[in-house]
Amino acid sequence: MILNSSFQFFSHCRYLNVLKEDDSLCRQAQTSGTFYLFHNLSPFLQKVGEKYFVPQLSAAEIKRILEKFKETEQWIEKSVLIGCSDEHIPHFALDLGALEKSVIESQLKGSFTNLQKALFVVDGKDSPLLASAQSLLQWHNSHQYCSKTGQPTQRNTAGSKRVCHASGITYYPQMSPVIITLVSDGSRCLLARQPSFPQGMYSALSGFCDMGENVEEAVHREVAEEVGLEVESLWYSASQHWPFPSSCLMIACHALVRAQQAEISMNKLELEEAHWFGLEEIMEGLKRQPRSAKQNDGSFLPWFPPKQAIAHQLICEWVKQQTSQLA
Ligand SMILES: NC(=O)c1ccc[n+]([C@@H]2O[C@H](COP(=O)([O-])OP(=O)(O)OC[C@H]3O[C@@H](n4cnc5c(N)ncnc54)[C@H](O)[C@@H]3O)[C@@H](O)[C@H]2O)c1
Ligand SMILES: [Mg+2]
Repeated sequence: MILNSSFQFFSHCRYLNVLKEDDSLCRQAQTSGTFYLFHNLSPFLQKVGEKYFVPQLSAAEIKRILEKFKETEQWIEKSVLIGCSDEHIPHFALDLGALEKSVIESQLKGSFTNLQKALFVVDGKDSPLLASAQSLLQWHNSHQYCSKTGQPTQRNTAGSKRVCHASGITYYPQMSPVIITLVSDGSRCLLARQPSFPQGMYSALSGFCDMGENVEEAVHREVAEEVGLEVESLWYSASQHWPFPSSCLMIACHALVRAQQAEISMNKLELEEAHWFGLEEIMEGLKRQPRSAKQNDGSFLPWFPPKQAIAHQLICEWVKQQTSQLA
């Protein structure tokens, strides 16, 4: 069983790699693949009852939509490869942003939904795929020209790179490494608010890695910069691709500071509030939704990022660790 699933995984990875390298094979794969649709970077969703689905369309369905607009199937070449099924059915993402949105929506009975909303309403297994598809489409949008020669760049069929034939430079999709750290003093954890956060929401500290910095250095620097604390020790938890503002690789860590030196000195340029929270407050906050956090006087009780965000995972891990210490 294990052998079989690892074999499937190897062959899945190899197949995707071949499609990235072989333009003609990838063009052929587009005819049998499935397509996730976007419109100006907003994914297409269908709502059935209270649930949202991300439909996968066939090449034939895409052609039917294009015919409505008297467009040719050449449009399919604008799609980017985003993955494949265990049965080697390739998945592509295609942005039809230049075509009238309402016509596509009424034809396919659904709607193009802002990614920020979409990620939180679709099934958990679909959100990483939507996020990476949108990031790749966005990268192509903003890398149409060579930054050295100013000449247009040409993409390969899979959309895994762009080349400037004048300079010979190959551009690959970029991600920015970002650390996200849940700081603890042993019995409390530190959460903060940026002015741009929704009202009442607190999250772990985060920050872009500087050029040349490693993860440990970035954690030490960000914690010092944002709340004026010295990290004693830190350990890696997990990572996540995050499409906001564009293609971040969130590297999530836990950090410990000395309980005797836990006085927060908040950087007001970056943060609006930063507090230590006890276990009970955290457990209460985890039960709240943005709506239930609102009080009669209009103020908000603290609530935390939803489970799709890696900040949520860090907070849950901290709770587990604290409760196991108490047991
Ligand atoms: N998934 C999660 O759970 C989660 C939680 C918190 C934050 N985040 C993400 O982490 C990202 C970074 O966190 P932050 O805002 O605290 O970072 P930050 O503390 O480094 O501050 C952001 C500032 O850094 C500068 N900056 C440096 N390099 C940058 C780059 N490559 N791209 C954009 N700005 C750059 C800009 O001036 C920007 O305003 C946010 O965009 C947010 O979406 C995700
Ligand atoms: Mg920050």
